[in-house]
Amino acid sequence: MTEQFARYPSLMGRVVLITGGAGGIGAVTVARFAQQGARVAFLDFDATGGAKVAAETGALFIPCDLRDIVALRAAVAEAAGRLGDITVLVNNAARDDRHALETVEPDYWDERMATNLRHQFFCAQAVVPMMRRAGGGSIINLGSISWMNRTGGMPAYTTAKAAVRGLTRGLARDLGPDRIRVNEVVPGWIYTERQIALWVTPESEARSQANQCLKGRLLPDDIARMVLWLAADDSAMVTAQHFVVDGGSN
Ligand SMILES: NC(=O)c1ccc[n+]([C@@H]2O[C@H](COP(=O)([O-])OP(=O)(O)OC[C@H]3O[C@@H](n4cnc5c(N)ncnc54)[C@H](O)[C@@H]3O)[C@@H](O)[C@H]2O)c1
Repeated sequence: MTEQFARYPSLMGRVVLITGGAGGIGAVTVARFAQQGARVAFLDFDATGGAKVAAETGALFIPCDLRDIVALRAAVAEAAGRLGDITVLVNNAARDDRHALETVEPDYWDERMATNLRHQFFCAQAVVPMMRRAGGGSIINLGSISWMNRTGGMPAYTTAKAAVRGLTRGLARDLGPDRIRVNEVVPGWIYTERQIALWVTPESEARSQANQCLKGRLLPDDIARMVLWLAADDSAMVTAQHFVVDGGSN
């Protein structure tokens, strides 16, 4: 796999907002946008991880629990106030906690939707007026291969992630006339710190490798590469689509 990254001149100076940028795929995506010369802000409720990523990348970190829509709106406004109108939004934050069917109560169900789905809509709603003013923009929603692969053990998460497809395609229709593009990136099993700590075993790794056409670990950079392309003008006529980055496992 090449260490080289494409250079996207259109990303230079562009204002980019990334949710969940304090760790995992989000942190790597923050770094890669910063390397393109973009002006990057990110939201996260992990203050320690966020401060570290901000120090390493020079990106603006605004602490925020995205389940709180009042706080989310204030954080998006603060990012725009400090960096300018946001024209790229990467809706990345989520949390794939496991839960047994029998144990789920309505409050937990709602909390899962708030963690994994609701903020994607409200972040989009908050940045759309800025994108309209700027004459266009790109919204990139992170989905998941899990529901496509019929993964069990987390039905609220898989439900929320499946809904990202509907959110993406519905918004693409509404926002197309404003030249705002909306696409979904669907990661396969990506070796983030959290995944390695919680779920990687010799057996699970062997299973996922057997499923992949392309062998080798999928890394956060594999997702960041796709996100960069969707943010750049190189994908100017691409909207309402989903892009699976899973080594061919589904
Ligand atoms: N890693 C994988 O294998 C994988 C597979 C499929 C889909 N995805 C998707 O990719 C995206 C990134 O996943 P990841 O593996 O990097 O996750 P991660 O858990 O490593 O990082 C997620 C980040 O989001 C933040 N976050 C979570 N809830 C938040 C909240 N309420 N408010 C603010 N910040 C919050 C966390 O603090 C963390 O920094 C997610 O949308 C996930 O569903 C990941």
